[in-house]
Amino acid sequence: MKICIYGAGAIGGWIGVGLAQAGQRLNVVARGATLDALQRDGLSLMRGDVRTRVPVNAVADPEALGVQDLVVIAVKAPALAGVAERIGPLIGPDTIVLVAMNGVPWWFLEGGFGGEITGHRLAAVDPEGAIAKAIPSRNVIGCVVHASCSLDGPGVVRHHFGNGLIVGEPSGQATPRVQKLVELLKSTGIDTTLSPQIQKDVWFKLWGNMTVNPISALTGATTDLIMGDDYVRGFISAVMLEAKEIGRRIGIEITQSPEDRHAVTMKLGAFKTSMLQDVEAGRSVELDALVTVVRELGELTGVATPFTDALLGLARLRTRQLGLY
Ligand SMILES: NC(=O)C1=CN([C@@H]2O[C@H](COP(=O)(O)OP(=O)(O)OC[C@H]3O[C@@H](n4cnc5c(N)ncnc54)[C@H](OP(=O)(O)O)[C@@H]3O)[C@@H](O)[C@H]2O)C=CC1
Ligand SMILES: CC(C)(CO)C(=O)C(=O)O
Repeated sequence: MKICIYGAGAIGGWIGVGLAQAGQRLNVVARGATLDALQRDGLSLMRGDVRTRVPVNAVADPEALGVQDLVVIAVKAPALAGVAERIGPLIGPDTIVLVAMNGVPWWFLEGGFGGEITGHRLAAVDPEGAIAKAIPSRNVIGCVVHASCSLDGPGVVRHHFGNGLIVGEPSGQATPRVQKLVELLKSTGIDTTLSPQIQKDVWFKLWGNMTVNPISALTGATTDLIMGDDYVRGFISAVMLEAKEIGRRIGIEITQSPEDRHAVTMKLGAFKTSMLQDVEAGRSVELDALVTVVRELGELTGVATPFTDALLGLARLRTRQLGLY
């Protein structure tokens, strides 16, 4: 199989090492220090002090690889437009593009999903439609990542906790290709589940991080402190209830209450969200994929979102001030 990781950071590297260990030859599109490190040292995964190192064929230019059977995209959302500009040579009619990213993706309303707004292009995540054009939705298989990884350095991934992937066709169908993909991912040792409607899993994960992440970026606080403040926790619940109603209107029933979900987030303890880590490292934030898009879906479905708007306004002001949005 021809497999390419586009975005060999924490998550792309974690999946990539698994695939290589399962016997797959791995292509990687990378740049800068990551490209240099991968060409020199291969790709490494650290679990505690144990290092697993695999060789990879790392290139700067997708043209050098040609059409792949599987492309795993695992970049931060603000980098996706740049990937879309260059990914063309990797994608043929039968290429599977597995999108291992947080937030609402550009293909969210594809595959007949979304009720009355099915097929609508989400301007918050694909303003000009360039991503959908470059990565046709028929090639896409959606993915939710339930794992925590970071980078010790370029090409060196550290796995912290969690070992799960949920994957599914935007249409929800258990096609032969998605079943084959599940088997491939299982062969890497990652607990992989086939979802009957991956958009529901995407939304459910988002329900947890669309609030805590921007609030952590605003305040610099860890999740325990955020959840420990009654007023902040109440505000988070109010935003979540707006998202819950939007979900209901596009066919996603969330049976949990915000408090049920807070109990899960509290278990993380003094955790720095990925957005707080991005702010501290001076990286662009995934605000549009996590929050702006929810506001857009609110408008499209006729749900008023005053609390989401307040969150978005404050978070974008702060991150603009920092030059990260
Ligand atoms: N890390 C985690 O624990 C989790 C992350 N996620 C989600 O997974 C996604 C990926 O996150 P994560 O792996 O943490 O991000 P990282 O920043 O660790 O990795 C992204 C990688 O993509 C590379 N990249 C970006 N743009 C390009 C480009 N144009 N060409 C080549 N390489 C490129 C970056 O390279 P460079 O350094 O050169 O910019 C970097 O190596 C995000 O949506 C995140 O929210 C979800 C669950 C958990
Ligand atoms: C905070 C957490 C773990 C869940 O809300 C998360 O998804 C993130 O850090 O991006």
